Amino acid sequence: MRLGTRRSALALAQSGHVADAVRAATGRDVELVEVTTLGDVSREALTALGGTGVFVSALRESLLAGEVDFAVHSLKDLPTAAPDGIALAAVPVREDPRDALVARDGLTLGELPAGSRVGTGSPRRAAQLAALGLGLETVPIRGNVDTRLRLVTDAQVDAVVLARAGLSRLGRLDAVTETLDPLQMLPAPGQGALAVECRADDAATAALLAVLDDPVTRAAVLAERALLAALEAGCAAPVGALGEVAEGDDGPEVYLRGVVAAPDGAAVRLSATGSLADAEALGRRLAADLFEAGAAELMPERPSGSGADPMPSGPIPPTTQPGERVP
Ligand SMILES: NCc1[nH]cc(CCC(=O)O)c1CC(=O)O
Repeated sequence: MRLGTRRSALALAQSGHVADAVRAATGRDVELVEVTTLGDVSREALTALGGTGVFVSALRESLLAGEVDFAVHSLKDLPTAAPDGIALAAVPVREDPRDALVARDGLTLGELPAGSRVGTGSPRRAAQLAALGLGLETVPIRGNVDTRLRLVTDAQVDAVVLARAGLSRLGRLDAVTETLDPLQMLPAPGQGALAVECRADDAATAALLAVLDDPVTRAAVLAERALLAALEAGCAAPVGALGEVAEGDDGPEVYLRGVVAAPDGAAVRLSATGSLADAEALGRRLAADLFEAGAAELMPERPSGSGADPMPSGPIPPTTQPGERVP
């Protein structure tokens, strides 16, 4: 079986992990096929093409063209719109979904003095940091995980916030100085989870990959992404969400938390509980509750129908496209 992958360190780690799992579960041979896009070749090309969404489309095109049989993505990077001709064959067991702080001198968020510079390219992380009221300054940054870690080592910033899962997959958990509690920082919808995709008409591959699927993770991320999709329709503010499955009175249920936050730190946080089978309805219900609580008003300056770019202005030009996920 041919597994299409990007050649970034994180993509190779994720694809390698899934390839091992497929070999172990099916006894089949799995060959990694590196799909190179212009975005991998140069930062200028990536910017011109419109950001990291190009990686997802390049892998999907390779799938549809029959060049590879399946592909692995970070689930949080996938647009919420369902792609034509592509099936979500498996959502494997999720890594720790939380965000992590990597700060100078081993500091935690609470120990960083007011005025400290925290690097993040994510409006969701910047807005939730502002909501904590600690007087931290956020600095827009971009680049891969190693580049971001180096900004702290080189003292360009006092800290960065990254997905714990990415650091774990790259063997860099040693750099983490604090794992952020979802009470303070809700992760991106789908963070820490992988999406394994194949062609929708390739039932044989889908059947083999189905062994990797974890129904509990799938229900949690379906709820998170339904929440995101419903909010995107009416609100350009950054969204955090975390679904967790726990035993309720009538069996397992999804406990879903959501936040919509504005750059100035104004935020609405709510939670709801529902059954695993109705995970998407739960996400939509929580989105409606968040709207009811004023989520849309957190970004009143959004020009209608423009797919406003939520990236804060800063020294590095924004490249976010409508519908592209920003961690
Ligand atoms: N947007 C980049 C991206 N996409 C997936 C991960 C990490 C792995 C994951 O969240 O599943 C990261 C890096 C980060 O947010 O720190």
